[in-house]
Amino acid sequence: MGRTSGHTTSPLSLSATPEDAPEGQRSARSSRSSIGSTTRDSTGRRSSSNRTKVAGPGIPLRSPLPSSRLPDWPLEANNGLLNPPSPRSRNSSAHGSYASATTFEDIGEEIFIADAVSGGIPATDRQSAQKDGNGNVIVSVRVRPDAGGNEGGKTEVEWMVDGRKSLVSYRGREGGEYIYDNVFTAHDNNAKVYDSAAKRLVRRVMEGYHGTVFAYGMTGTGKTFSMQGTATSPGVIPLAITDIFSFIRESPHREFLLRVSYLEIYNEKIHDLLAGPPMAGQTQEEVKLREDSKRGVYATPLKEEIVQSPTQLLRVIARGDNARRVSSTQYNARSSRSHAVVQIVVESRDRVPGSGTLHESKRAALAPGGVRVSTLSLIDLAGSERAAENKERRTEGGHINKSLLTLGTVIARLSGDKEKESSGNTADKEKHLPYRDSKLTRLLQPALSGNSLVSILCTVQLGSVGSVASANSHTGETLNTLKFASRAKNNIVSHAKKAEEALPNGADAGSRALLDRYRMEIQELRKQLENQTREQTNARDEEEERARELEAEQRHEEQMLEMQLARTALKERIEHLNRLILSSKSLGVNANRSFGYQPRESLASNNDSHIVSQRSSTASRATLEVPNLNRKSSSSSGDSPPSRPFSNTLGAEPGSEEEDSIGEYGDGTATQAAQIRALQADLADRNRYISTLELRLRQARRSSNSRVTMAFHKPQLHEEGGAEALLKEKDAEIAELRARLDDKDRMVTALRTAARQRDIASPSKEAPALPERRRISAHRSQSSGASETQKKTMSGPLPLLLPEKESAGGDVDVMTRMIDSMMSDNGVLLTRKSSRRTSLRTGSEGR
Ligand SMILES: Nc1ncnc2c1ncn2[C@@H]1O[C@H](COP(=O)(O)OP(=O)(O)OP(=O)(O)O)[C@@H](O)[C@H]1O
Repeated sequence: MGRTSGHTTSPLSLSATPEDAPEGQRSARSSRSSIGSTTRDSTGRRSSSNRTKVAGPGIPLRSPLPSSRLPDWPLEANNGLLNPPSPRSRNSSAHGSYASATTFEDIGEEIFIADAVSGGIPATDRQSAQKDGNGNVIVSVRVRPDAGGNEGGKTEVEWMVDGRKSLVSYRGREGGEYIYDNVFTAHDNNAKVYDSAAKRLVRRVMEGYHGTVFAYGMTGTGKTFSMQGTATSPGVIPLAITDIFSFIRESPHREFLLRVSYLEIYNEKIHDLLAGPPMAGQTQEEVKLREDSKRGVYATPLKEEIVQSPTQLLRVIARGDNARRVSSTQYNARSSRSHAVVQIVVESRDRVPGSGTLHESKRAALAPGGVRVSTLSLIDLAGSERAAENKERRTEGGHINKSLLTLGTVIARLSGDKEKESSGNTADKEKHLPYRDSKLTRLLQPALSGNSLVSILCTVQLGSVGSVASANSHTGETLNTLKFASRAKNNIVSHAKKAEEALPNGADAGSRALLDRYRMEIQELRKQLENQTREQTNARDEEEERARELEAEQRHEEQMLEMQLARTALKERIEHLNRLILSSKSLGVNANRSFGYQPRESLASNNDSHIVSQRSSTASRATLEVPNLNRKSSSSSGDSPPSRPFSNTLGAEPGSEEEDSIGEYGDGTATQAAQIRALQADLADRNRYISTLELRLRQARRSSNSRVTMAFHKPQLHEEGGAEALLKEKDAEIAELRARLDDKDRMVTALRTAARQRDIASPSKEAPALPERRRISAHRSQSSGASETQKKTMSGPLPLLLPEKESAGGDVDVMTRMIDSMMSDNGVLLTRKSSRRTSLRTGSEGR
C-alpha cells in the first residue's frame, strides 16, 4: 500500500522556495505546487529524473495517492477542486477572500501558462484533473521545527522534506517517499498552512458543503499551534473565522446565520466547553451522541451560541479554549489532553429580491428560498504518546491512544469498505467499520463516511540521529503519522454534496434551521405587533373619545354652575335692591310727608321715585326675602295711607315701635332710631349678600381649580380667562360692596351721633344760633369721619338752617339722599353687571 511511483510531480516543484520570498510569489508557488500534485494524481506519471533526485537511487517512492483512487469533487460549481487560493487570499477583507478563490480559477490558466513556460504541465491535463475531482479529501503534512535546532544537520541525511513536491522521504530502515497534497516545511507559517489546506474547504462550507479539518499527530508536534496559532501567527481556526465573515460580506444575495458549539472528548466523555462550570450543587449534564437521518451524528445537549462578528466568534472559542483540559507532559509543557471540536453551523438562504430594511413588509409577503445548513468542524486531536509515568497521564494517554487507534482502524478499513460500497453491500460496511468504538470516530463518522469535505493536517517532528526527537523515538511516531496520513488520503472517499435546502414556511416542522425558525418567529411577532398596535390605537381613540365626553360634560356642568351662580347673584341682587327700594320708599314717603325742608326739584324727584318704587316694590313683593323689619314694612307699604306712611313702613309694633311710628315729634315723621334700625337691617342684608357672594366665589374658585386639574390634555385658555374674569368681577363687586358698607357704617355712626346730639340738645328746646348750629353741624360731620359723599351733601344747603325739628328731619333727608344716590349707583351697577352677565352667558352658550 502506498508504495507507488506512479504520480507525476510538476517540474516546477523541484526548485527550492526561498522562504523569504514575497508573499505573493510564495503563494503563487504554493498554488503551482498544488496544481502539481493534482496533475500528478490525474496523470499518474512522474519524471524519472525527479524521482531519482528526490528519493535517491534504490529508495522506493511512497505515495498516498494511487491513480486508481480519485474521489469525486462536486462539479456543479465552476471550480470543483479544493485548490489553494491566490496570493491575495491572505487579505482578510471579504473581497480578498471571495475573489481569491474565483480569481484563482480565473487566472489559473495564466499561472499555468507561466508554469508551462518553465516546463509545466499542459492545460488539458490540468482540466482533466479537475474533472476527475480529486480534492474532496486533502491530506497535508507539516513538519515542526526541531526543538533542538538541529535542522540542517543529520536530519537532512535521514529525512528529506520537499515542500515544492509535497514530499517527505526517509532513508532509514523503513525508508520510503511519501507524497501528499501539501507538505509544509518547518519554515512555513500558519497562514500558508491555512491557505493551502483549509481555505478552499471553508469557502465550500459557506456554499453549503459540510467540511471537516482535523489535526493529527504525536504530542508536541504542533497540532494546537496549527489550529489555534498565536497572536502573531493565527492558525486555521481564526483564519477560517475571518474568511467566513469575509464571504458573508461578499455575498449580498444571501443571508446567513452562524452558530457555534465547542466540545471536548476527554477520557471518552464529551464535555461542553461553552456551558460554563455547573452551578453549586449541580452536576453538568452528560453530553451524548445521537444520530438522526437529517443531522447525522450530533452531540446533545450542547450549547450553541449565535455569533454575529468575527470578534464574537473568536471570543466564544477562546472561552472554550480556556475550559479545555491541558497538562504538562514529557513532550509538551502544555499538552492538550482531549480532542477538541469546534463546530460552526452555517445557515444560509437566498435573499428575496427587492428585500431590505425598507421593504420589510414586502419581504414578509414573499416566500423566501429554503435554508441551507452546512457545518464546519475544526478538530484539534489530542496527541498520541507513549505510556507516561504519571498514572493520570497514563489513563489519559490510554484513552487518547485508544480513540486514535480506532480512528486509524476505521480509516484503514475504509479501503475495504470502498470495494464493498461498489458491490452495494452496505450492511457489511456498517458492521466492519468500528465507528462506535470511540466517541471520536463516532463524531467523525459523517466526515469519514464521505458526506463531508475533509482536510487532514498531520504534524510531525523529524528527529535526526542524535537529536532530542530521535532520542525520544520520534522517528517511529513520525513514520506512524505519515502512514496514517497516507491511509487517510488513499482510503477516505468523499462524495460530499451541497446540503439540501430546507423547505421554507415551516413545511419541515422539525427543521433545525434557525434562520427559518427565526423568520417564522419574526413573522409571528410582527403580526402580533400589528394587532397590538391596532388594539392600542383603538383603545387610545376610545380613551380620547371618553376624555372628550368627560370634558364636555364637565364644561357643561361648569357652565351650568356659572349660570346658576350668575342667576343666584342676580336674584339676590334684585331682592336686595328691592329691599333697598322698600326702605327707600318708606324713607322717601316720610321725607315727602314730613321733611319740611326739601328743595323743589328734590321733592319732585322724590315723588317720582316713590311712584316707581312703589310700583317696583309691589311687583317684587312675591320674591322678597327681607328681614323682619323690612318684610313688615313692605307688607303694609302698599295699603298705607299717605298721611301716615311711616307707621306702616316701620311696622305696627307696640311700645317703642309705636312711638317711633308716630314719630318723635308726634307728626308721623320717622324717628332717627327707626331709620337707624332700617339702615341696620339694610346693613345686615348687605352682609348676608356679601357672605353669599363670598360663598359663591369660593365655589367658583374650587370648580375652576378642579377644572384646571382635570384639563390635562390642553389648557382651555379662553375658559380659564372667563373664569378669572368672573372671579375678578366678583372680587371687584365685593370690594365695592365693602366700600359701600363702610360708607353705611360711617353713615350709621353719623346718624347715631346726630341722634345723640339731638337727645342732648332737645331738653333745652333751645336752638342754637345759626352760626353756632352751623358750626356744631360741621363739627359733627367732621368728627364722625363722614364719607366724601356725606361731606358733599352736608356742605350744600343744609337743614342746619331749619329749626330743631326740621334739623332732625334734615339729617334724615341727607341720609335719604345718600341712599337714593347709592340706589341709583346700585341701579347702574346692577344694569352694568346684568348686562355683563348676559354677555357672559351668551358667550358660554355660544361655546
Ligand atoms: N511550526 C511551529 N513553529 C514554531 N513552534 C511550534 C510549531 N509547532 C509547534 N510549535 C511549538 O511547539 C510546542 C508544542 O506545540 P503544540 O502544543 O501545538 O503541540 P500539540 O501537537 O498540540 O501537542 P499536544 O498533542 O500535546 O497538545 C508549542 O510550544 C508550540 O509553540
